[in-house]
Amino acid sequence: MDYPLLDEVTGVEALRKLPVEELPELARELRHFMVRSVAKTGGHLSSSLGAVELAIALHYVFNTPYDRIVWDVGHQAYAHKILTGRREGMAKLRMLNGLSGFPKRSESPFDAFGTAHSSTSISAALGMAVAAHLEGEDDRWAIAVIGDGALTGGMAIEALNDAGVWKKGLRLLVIVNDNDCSISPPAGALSKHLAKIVSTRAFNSAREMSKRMMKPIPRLWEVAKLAERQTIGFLSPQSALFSAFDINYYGPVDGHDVESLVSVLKNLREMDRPLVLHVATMKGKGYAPAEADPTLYHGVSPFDPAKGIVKSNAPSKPTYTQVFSRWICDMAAHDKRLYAITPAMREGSGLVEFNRLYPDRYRDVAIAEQHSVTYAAGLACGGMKPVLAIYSTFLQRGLDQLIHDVALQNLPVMLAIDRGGIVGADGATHQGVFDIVELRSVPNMTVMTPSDERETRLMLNTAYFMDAPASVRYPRGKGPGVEAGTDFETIPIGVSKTLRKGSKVAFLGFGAMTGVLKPVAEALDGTLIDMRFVKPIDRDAILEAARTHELIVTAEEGALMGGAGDAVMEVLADAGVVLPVMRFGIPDEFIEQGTQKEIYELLGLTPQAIEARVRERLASLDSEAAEA
Ligand SMILES: Cc1ncc(C[n+]2csc(CCOP(=O)(O)OP(=O)(O)O)c2C)c(N)n1
Ligand SMILES: CC(=O)[C@@H](O)[C@H](O)COP(=O)(O)O
Ligand SMILES: [Mg+2]
Repeated sequence: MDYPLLDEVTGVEALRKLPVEELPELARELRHFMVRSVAKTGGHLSSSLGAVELAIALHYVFNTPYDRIVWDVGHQAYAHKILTGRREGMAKLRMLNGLSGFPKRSESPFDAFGTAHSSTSISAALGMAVAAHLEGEDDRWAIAVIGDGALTGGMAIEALNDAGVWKKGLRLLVIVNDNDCSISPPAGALSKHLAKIVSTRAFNSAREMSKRMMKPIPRLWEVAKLAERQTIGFLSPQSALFSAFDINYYGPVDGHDVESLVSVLKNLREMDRPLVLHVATMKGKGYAPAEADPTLYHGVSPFDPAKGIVKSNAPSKPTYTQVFSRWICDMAAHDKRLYAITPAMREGSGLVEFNRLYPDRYRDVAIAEQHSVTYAAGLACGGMKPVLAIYSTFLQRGLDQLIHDVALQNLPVMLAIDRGGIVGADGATHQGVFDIVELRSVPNMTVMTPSDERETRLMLNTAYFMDAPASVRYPRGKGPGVEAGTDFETIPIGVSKTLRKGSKVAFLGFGAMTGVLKPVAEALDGTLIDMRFVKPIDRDAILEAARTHELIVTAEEGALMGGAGDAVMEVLADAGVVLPVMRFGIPDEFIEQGTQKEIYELLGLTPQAIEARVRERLASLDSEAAEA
């Protein structure tokens, strides 16, 4: 397909020159381009498809980048990227040195705020609006575009609470992009509140308009589509939620009627106080397979757009997530007290089957990591055995809750931490590199890092049967292919496992890095220890290794500073042992996107790179010894 209008729109100035009647056709071209482009690169497709008209209308009406748009999460911002001069860059979306999958301040002046973790947009936009006000820029708007899912995050509510105290003079516009969907179907009472507003108001008006509607309660976006084209004059505040914060609410409007959106936004732009505009959209809009299954097309790998995503039935090694998924179903059958929690990541965390089998012992708490941790603590107080399945990067949100609500009270909450280590295309915002550092300093906490699928199963069993806080963290993707087993066997707490005995160098592996160290230990005839536990760390094994070797090498998939290698050095220092130690892990910098393989190569975390550096160190130790 040709893209005559899109070709013309090389930036926002060109966009603003188009007659408003041409915007629907521009949306059609943009959507077509986006599907073909993301089908080649992979990326967050269905959310971006749903926000095409919104991106066009916002850049058409507002004076961006002077007016600032903050896209919550930012996974819906591909149209925004394309319209702001980054169409070419879409060919390397989420790739090494390519365009980020999320808004990024260093990438474009149009990316007003870096995002990717949810529910930050209203706080950031409020800060920008207040700064503009204080700077005397009283014509400058800050706009937060937040999904119905992201609105469930506590930060969003905290920000609304703060925004509501502002009356005249503050140009803050919060657009609730409501597609009645998170990654999974919406969770929690808030989604019902939003759906009720749309269905009550628009359904009534639609019923008055026409008897053509066959379905008693149509889908959200259909309802809004059927409603009259709305201008601000027709809209009246009517959400108890936003009224409670004393913020003017307008809507709902059809988020795919770009001409109406333009008209509504032009009216809102004339105001000068915090406002909420409720926009009904459809996740996956315009690409039939994504409309039918927006969850499947939320984050996609490359696929053929003519066929859609084709699920492969070819047998393959399970991912670590699948090992967890199998384990939690097995354990739930074994123990009725097991209760599984996810903060809005049912699919990614491997809880779809558990949800199907044990709906009464499952909760998606929405995008509420902090609540998820304390909720688990409460369940533990009540005698349940909570298992919180959480991505390493999102656990960052719940750290105080883990310290104050779980560990301090020594409650038996189990954390199944997925996406530990480098995650790949999502980049710096999502790398799971801080959890080991965060958790190992917390008293009462046990921290386990499995080196393969079997170890994962053993550690999940062990964590579950401990009567204390415990965590098992595993990486994104597949392991080496070891059979995980179906048993409930446990391992002794704080005891490592020696995999190979050698001389001179002792390699101490944490998690999947143990597998990376294996060929190095073999090549250098070193000792290889799978440390298994970061905490309690196997002190005896470390001191014995120090006594019998000339060099200790540690490797972990986490931040070096304060990480597992540092834990080894603490043991040596506390025992007064002086011995050379080499630590391999993630340096003190944010690690950008790329495939996992590319990033590990760049970081020198491959067997070849580690072997070369260890050989070098051994040679210099030898020459130091010869000189002495
Ligand atoms: C703190 C945090 N938790 C979880 C996620 C994972 N996540 C990314 S998008 C998303 C759903 C967002 O739903 P919504 O805001 O409604 O946007 P939609 O995808 O429907 O457009 C989730 C849970 C995240 N990015 N940040
Ligand atoms: C935007 C976001 O936070 C999620 O969609 C995330 O990208 C999922 O990551 P996985 O692909 O590792 O499940
Ligand atoms: Mg949504």
